[in-house]
Amino acid sequence: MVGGRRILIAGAGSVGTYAGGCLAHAGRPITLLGRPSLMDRITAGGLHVSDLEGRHHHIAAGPGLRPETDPAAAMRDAGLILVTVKCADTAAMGRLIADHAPSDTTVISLQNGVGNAALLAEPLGHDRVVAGMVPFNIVQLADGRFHRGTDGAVMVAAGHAGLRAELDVPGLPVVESADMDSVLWGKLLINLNNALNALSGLPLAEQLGLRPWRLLLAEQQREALRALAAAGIRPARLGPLRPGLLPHVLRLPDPLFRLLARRMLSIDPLARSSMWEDLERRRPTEIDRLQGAIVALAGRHSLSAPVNARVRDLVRQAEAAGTGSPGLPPDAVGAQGGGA
Ligand SMILES: NC(=O)C1=CN([C@@H]2O[C@H](COP(=O)(O)OP(=O)(O)OC[C@H]3O[C@@H](n4cnc5c(N)ncnc54)[C@H](OP(=O)(O)O)[C@@H]3O)[C@@H](O)[C@H]2O)C=CC1
Ligand SMILES: CC(C)(CO)C(=O)C(=O)O
Repeated sequence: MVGGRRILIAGAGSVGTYAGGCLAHAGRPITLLGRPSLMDRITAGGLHVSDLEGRHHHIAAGPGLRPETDPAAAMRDAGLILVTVKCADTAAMGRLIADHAPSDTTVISLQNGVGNAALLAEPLGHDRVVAGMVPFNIVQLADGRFHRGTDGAVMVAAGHAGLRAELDVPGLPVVESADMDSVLWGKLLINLNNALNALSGLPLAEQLGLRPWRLLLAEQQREALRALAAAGIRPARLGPLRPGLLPHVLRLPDPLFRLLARRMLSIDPLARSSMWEDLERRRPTEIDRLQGAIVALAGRHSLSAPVNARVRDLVRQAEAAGTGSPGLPPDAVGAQGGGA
């Protein structure tokens, strides 16, 4: 489907660089469009990708992996574009693609939050844009590696011939879904933990192992499920549990939860949420597209979502302070929300 043209990673950060590395290792011709600091590093020393299953590959820069910082140069020979910028940059990336990429290039959003595909479709048209979802976590480690710390398969909208096969490579399993809206809402329920993880400053496995944090997540999910039901939205089941059961399992005592969690999901001790990474790098977070979306949806249906609103406000404060993760204890997060 790419017709011999290249796959462009539009916004090479954690997810994009990992995906680009796996695809390049499997022989797909990849262009990375990213910031000069990372692109220079990859040009000089190549790219390391690793995962919790023990894969570790080094891919040298060259014709198979071309780092670029100029959108026009990066996009002119793209046959397929994976958009991996944060939500705040989606609209701007859509305009760059409209200006510089061939007009028949398919564009896939691999971002969290609902509404990115629609934003990209504004300048590009609905026919060219495909919704996608990345279930796993990528962290950039101190040694420069892009490391996948949890498992799961990337999901892309069904009905685009050859797309799944083009992207499905070792380290980056890809499956199709006929209902990406439900998938993205299901993912958003899980992403309500991103902010808690960012506020805690703890690794994901450690934070989720502590019941006071899980109670806050359960309460946010309960508010979200109520708002989704009022709006007639059915979030997809993305793991062994259907969405309605998630808050109940999160409320289990630590020993029981840890036992169940060990059977249901693997989380590398190094994994952290992308929002933690944003706070640490003093970048804007996606809070308004996650907790903010739930508060807005609840409001449209005359419901309240006080714990989501409180978490949103704490993350906004942390963004404004610009001092990284505030390392809050869970009772400081639950204090005014009444969630835990
Ligand atoms: N990280 C993770 O584990 C996961 C992330 N996701 C989702 O995937 C999406 C991407 O997340 P993530 O990879 O963490 O984000 P990152 O911020 O790590 O990566 C995006 C990169 O794109 C760069 N960028 C933005 N605009 C441009 C531009 N015009 N030209 C070149 N580079 C640009 C950003 O630079 P700068 O920062 O300087 O603007 C940044 O380096 C998000 O929606 C996130 O929620 C989903 C699952 C897991
Ligand atoms: C950690 C994970 C995979 C789920 O919360 C994620 O989507 C993120 O960090 O943005």
